[in-house]
Amino acid sequence: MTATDVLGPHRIVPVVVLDDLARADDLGAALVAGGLPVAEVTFRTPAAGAVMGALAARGDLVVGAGTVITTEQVDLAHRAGATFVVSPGLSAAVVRRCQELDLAVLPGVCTASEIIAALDLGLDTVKFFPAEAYGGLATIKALAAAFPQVRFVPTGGITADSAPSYLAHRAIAAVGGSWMVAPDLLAAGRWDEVAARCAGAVGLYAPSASAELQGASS
Ligand SMILES: O=C(O)C(=O)C[C@H](O)[C@H](O)COP(=O)(O)O
Repeated sequence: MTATDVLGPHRIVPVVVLDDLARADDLGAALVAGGLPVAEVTFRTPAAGAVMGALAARGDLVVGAGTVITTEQVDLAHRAGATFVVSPGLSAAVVRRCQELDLAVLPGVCTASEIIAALDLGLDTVKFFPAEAYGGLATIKALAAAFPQVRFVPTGGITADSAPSYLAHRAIAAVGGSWMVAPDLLAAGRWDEVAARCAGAVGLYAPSASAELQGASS
């Protein structure tokens, strides 16, 4: 399974940091309402595995695990029902375990050497992280010239304002970002705002779908 197979038409990946399992279902409902039923749940909180499980159990979301740095986390994500795994860096052990379990995997890269290592592992889609800090689209363009067979999912510092220029480039499969699931929105239970920001995000690559969503919610 490749990352683009798993993501399907969705070209923005909400990156979630949630420490409160009780909020997972409301978050899932808001992502669905906003037309962006995708969540990369980062292993940055003790509740991450349970949050992944709760979101996956809904059955209407594509759920992935983020900040995965060990094979144990891959196994936990798999048991929780995640279908893709994202890592800030490239660990051959993590990639191979994902391949054994048929989980899509997006290892983080930011150099040509790391891209070559990803290609050696049989991958053609990688996360570019941390995107803005490592030169953003200009760096991806330079890397894509040398690796036309590779597609990138830049993440880190991307906003609703900067996402469109990334998404317009042929080498970009999708972008990751947290602006539609900002921790303060989740903590305050501002689910309408999460849904609205998701609909706005969808509008950055599928304007007609976003217009339908906005119409339905008004
Ligand atoms: O830890 C990981 O594996 C990550 O994926 C980190 C994410 O890239 C950032 O959390 C994105 O967050 P923003 O920069 O707020 O959009």
